[in-house]
Amino acid sequence: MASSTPFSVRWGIMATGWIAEVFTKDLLANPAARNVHDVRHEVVAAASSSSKDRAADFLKLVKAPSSAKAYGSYHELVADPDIDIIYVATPHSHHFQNAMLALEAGKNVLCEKALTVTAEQATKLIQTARDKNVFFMEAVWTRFFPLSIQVRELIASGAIGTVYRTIADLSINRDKPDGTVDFADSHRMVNPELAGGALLDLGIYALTWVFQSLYHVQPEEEKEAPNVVAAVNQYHTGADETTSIIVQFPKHKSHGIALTSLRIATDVDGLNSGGAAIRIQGSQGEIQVMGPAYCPLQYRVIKKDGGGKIEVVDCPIPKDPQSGWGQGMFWEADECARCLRDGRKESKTMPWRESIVIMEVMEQALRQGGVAYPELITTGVYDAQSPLNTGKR
Ligand SMILES: NC(=O)C1=CN([C@@H]2O[C@H](COP(=O)(O)OP(=O)(O)OC[C@H]3O[C@@H](n4cnc5c(N)ncnc54)[C@H](OP(=O)(O)O)[C@@H]3O)[C@@H](O)[C@H]2O)C=CC1
Ligand SMILES: O=C1OC[C@@H](O)[C@H](O)[C@H]1O
Repeated sequence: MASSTPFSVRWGIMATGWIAEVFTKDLLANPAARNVHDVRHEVVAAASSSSKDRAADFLKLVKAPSSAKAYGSYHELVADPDIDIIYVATPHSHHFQNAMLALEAGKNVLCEKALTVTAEQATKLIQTARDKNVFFMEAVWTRFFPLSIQVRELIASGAIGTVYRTIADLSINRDKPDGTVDFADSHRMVNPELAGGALLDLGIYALTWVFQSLYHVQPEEEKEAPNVVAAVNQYHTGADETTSIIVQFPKHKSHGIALTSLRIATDVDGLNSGGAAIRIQGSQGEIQVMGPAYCPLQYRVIKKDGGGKIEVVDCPIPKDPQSGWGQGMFWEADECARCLRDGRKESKTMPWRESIVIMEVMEQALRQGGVAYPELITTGVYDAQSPLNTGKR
């Protein structure tokens, strides 16, 4: 008989920035509000590389229980025996060293996207998770939305025939009249020292839709790494500001077009007047997903012989009725909890191999565009004492 007590997971939060706050508040949202009753989440600790006070302020801000511990270093966090899983919420530049720190300490890890800066780093993290027999996943939250699940199921069921092409865009307009973009050169969005650039931050979601529709849905033995052609415009910092990628899956005769920019927006007026952010085109129909690509709330199905009928499906994000909070990051957290409960080290929805292949595509695209990141953040050599782990900048 199934247990009625939800499986509980104790989270430790590494870093105290924007997404750490959003994700942690989602962890603390009542699972019943999203009709989840089999798992629950506890926030038991947070660490800041800046100071213990900052970690304590963060825990207050997110309204974590008063028992949650504040740490002034990532090293202390990963050594805490009362934590089941670490959420890595540092800039992408830091993910390899930070996730490795946690994995080496024997912790399960959920690591923010982009998983790493290079495919080699991603491969090494996954090998370490395997060796340590712990759970590891890239936090591509969008994949766990009920909307994404429905779209993948529709494709797999053949509802739009054979999918031959997906066009996906995630672009934001930060263009300024003086020719710059509206991020300081030191900001992680454009700073090469923090692995800045449109592709690793935003374009990864466009690729996520390309991969969900053209790769993930294929039987395991049919999955193939694509050929990659990219065009990249570099910002004056050296990071990419506009990147367009065509991936070709030769066996399936399919193409994916992934677009990203910091200069022009997918949704020009914020009202979806420009149409769908994602178009999944099959021989018998098309699925259109309304953006933004990271957090879509509606999709449309148009059949070739549908007589002009458009099926519109809304998939809103449920809010916790008490706090009014809910951003949709809780679904990926629920996946982690279920994997831990069931002893699974890898998520079927965000498999290890797929994270590596997507990193390979992004690395090839950036190489074609001449984007190069510093050795400190591209090295595949783990160093527990790296400034990326100690915060000594
Ligand atoms: N899934 C999603 O929707 C989103 C995902 N992200 C991903 O999350 C990651 C973090 O992004 P975001 O929260 O916006 O970033 P922030 O700059 O807001 O926060 C990053 C945190 O990392 C820590 N950190 C450690 N070293 C550095 C450093 N040298 N420079 C800056 N921060 C450092 C800091 O915490 P401390 O000082 O406490 O250690 C800082 O607060 C990125 O990889 C990004 O791609 C971001 C936004 C949305
Ligand atoms: O993952 C993300 O999704 C939302 C964007 O605003 C953010 O820059 C990016 O990191």
